[in-house]
Amino acid sequence: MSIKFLPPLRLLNPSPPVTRFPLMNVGLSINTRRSIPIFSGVFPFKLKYPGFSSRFSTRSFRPGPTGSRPEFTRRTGAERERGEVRTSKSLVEDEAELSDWVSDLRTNSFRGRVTSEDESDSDMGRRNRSKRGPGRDRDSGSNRGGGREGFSMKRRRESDSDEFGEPTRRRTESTFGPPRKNRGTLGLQNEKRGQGERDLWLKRDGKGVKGERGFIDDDDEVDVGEDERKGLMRNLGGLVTEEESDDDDDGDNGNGIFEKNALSSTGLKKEFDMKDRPSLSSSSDSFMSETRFDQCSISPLSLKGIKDAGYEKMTVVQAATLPVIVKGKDVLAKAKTGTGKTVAFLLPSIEVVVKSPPLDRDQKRPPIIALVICPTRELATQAATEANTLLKYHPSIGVQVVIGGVRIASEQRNLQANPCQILVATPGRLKDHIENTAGFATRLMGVKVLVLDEADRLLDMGFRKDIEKIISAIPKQRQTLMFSATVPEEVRQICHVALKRDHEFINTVEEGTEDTHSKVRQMHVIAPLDKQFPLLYVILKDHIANDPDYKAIVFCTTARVTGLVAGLLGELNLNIREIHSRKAQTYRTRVSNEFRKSRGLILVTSDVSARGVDYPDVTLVMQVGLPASREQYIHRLGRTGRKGKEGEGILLLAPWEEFFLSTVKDLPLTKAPMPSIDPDTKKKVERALSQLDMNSKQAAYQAWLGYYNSQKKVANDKYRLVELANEFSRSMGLDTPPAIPKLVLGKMGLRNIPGLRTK
Ligand SMILES: Nc1ncnc2c1ncn2[C@@H]1O[C@H](COP(=O)(O)OP(=O)(O)OP(=O)(O)O)[C@@H](O)[C@H]1O
Repeated sequence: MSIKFLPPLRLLNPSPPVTRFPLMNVGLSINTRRSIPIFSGVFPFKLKYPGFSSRFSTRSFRPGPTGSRPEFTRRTGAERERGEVRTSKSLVEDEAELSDWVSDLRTNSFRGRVTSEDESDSDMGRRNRSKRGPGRDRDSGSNRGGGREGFSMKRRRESDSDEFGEPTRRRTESTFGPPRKNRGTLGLQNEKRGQGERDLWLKRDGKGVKGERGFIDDDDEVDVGEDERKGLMRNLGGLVTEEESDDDDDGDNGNGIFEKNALSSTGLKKEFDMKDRPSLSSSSDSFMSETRFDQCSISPLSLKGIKDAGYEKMTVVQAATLPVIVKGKDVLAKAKTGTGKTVAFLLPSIEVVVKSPPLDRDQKRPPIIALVICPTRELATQAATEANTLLKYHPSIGVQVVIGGVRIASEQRNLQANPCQILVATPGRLKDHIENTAGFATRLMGVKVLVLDEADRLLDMGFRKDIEKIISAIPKQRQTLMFSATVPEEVRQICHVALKRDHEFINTVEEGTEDTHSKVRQMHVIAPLDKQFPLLYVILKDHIANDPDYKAIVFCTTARVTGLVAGLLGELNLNIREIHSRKAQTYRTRVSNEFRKSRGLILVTSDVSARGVDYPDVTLVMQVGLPASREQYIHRLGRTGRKGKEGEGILLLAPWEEFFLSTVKDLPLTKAPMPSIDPDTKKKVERALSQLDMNSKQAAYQAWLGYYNSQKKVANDKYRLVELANEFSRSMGLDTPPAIPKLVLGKMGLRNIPGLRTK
């Protein structure tokens, strides 16, 4: 189907118009007629829901009306509203572990550098090893091998920043796989969404800018003995150390660059020139297009690499963006999770490098031509690995990664010894190199393409300052590509920080449809805190019972809470792994690789795994507690249902967290019947809780308090907040809540609140 567009339309309304045009129809071909219960034993009355037994319909794609001429529409009120209700994510994440951090600060009393223990082999590791069933033996082995053995772990803290220094950004995630048997039970959502899911709409936008403040993260450092680019990829696990701070490299605040580069928006948009854009048409998978890579102007060697990678046709987002990008346009692209955004930005970036003049032999420090920035270490590593795959037949093009957790001196040596034209980086570490690595700033002056992966995350407060700094260090004359599965209104307003005014906003999510996948069934369970641990166990057990090939992720609110939940599930003999920022990077990398390849495994994690990580065939994503934001909910959920597959998502909230549902009310998140908890299960969970190390409970309590203290709607009433925290304490089996250092309480603004114990 060819796509045509109306000529540019000038609107006087300051709200940017949106060009809306059906680009392709993607015919779903889901043939299941099965009516499969989702939580068979857990939610016994699920069959009462008629939608559970409905089936997907297969509809072929039809061209849009009147030759698919686009209509200009304005943003819906809901869209605008969404931006307004969005939580300040980075603040939330940073404060999530505030108490941990302050605790460290107290212990290490304002030293510039703090040495910390790696938890991977400390309390949690020991606890996990202490009591395991057959499944846990695997974990045990993993834990034994993990941690920081052989590494000195240093955690750098900038004690000279503000009082809170650089609050550690923490995220928690968990992964659980839905029972295979239960897959295909999503008829309700699919039927409800109907044709909309299959249509593709592109929107363009341009907006003004406003500056914001940010935080700075710190990096841990460890020695690295790897020079080779590919060796670096292979050996990342051996390069890095534990980090207190997240894989995120943070940014400070700054006013400068954002304001300086700000362009006021007039609301005028540049039109797409779609003449040469390949048409998209129906496909068996909603995320695939009918366009082959060789229909686009891609170099033969890249095409060979693509073929070897097993890619034949483009995904929808690739087909929508590639023709625009190869023409040199700046692009802000929104596409659902797991739909191939990485290749969408890597491939055209590689093509820019291919077209650049070959390196001068005398050039000691060849320029970096493509700069890719990712918010987490895992994501940066993953993107670099994908780049290497695509570069298989381009031996002269090099890729390197610079990320927190790796000793900077090693990276400096690698950069010197192995000149690369493509650099993948996390923001904080990249900023470090700009400031401290000889000749690096000069090399950055060669940047022709800048990619911001997970753009909304990189432009939020946590990274803003670093991104400002980076943008000021690369040429203004460049192409910029920004990709994410979520593009909230604030990001559209500030995207000119990086993008040219005439950039194109390509939205592959049809207006009026959800940002999540129709094949991922989403449910929420509302239960008081004292029921949540048993419920979590019951739901997971049921999931496992229904699918021996399960692969699940459990997301928790903070790193410390993640550690606690992982410990509990380990005590209950579930086959778990854990990833969060309290774990050494070596351990994180190893567990991540293992989980990628495994089945029959549960990953308990913080938000370090929320975005971008491509674990195939995850069957269930469970989110325990309040997600930091609507966007975070969507990204976490996006770990399942990748590449058009089915999946399950369950959000477990306490009654007082139910307000979150209003921020996702446009998503097909339905209420699940309350699973029943039999007395034996209750006792079993209580027993398991009693086995957990007191330190991990104390740490979880403090972190829990810190996290919810950063959630406006919960923290408004400090008295209530403390009551809830103590409820959480009781749910861990601690009737008397752990004492918290006065300093920590002071930092949290919780001094003298009744119910808190101090030490
Ligand atoms: N053209 C293609 N054909 C088939 N598979 C593809 C194609 N392009 C990418 N993939 C695969 O799709 C999967 C998801 O890709 P990717 O991780 O880039 O998704 P994403 O959109 O960036 O997701 P997220 O929003 O979670 O970051 C990967 O396993 C990737 O190898």
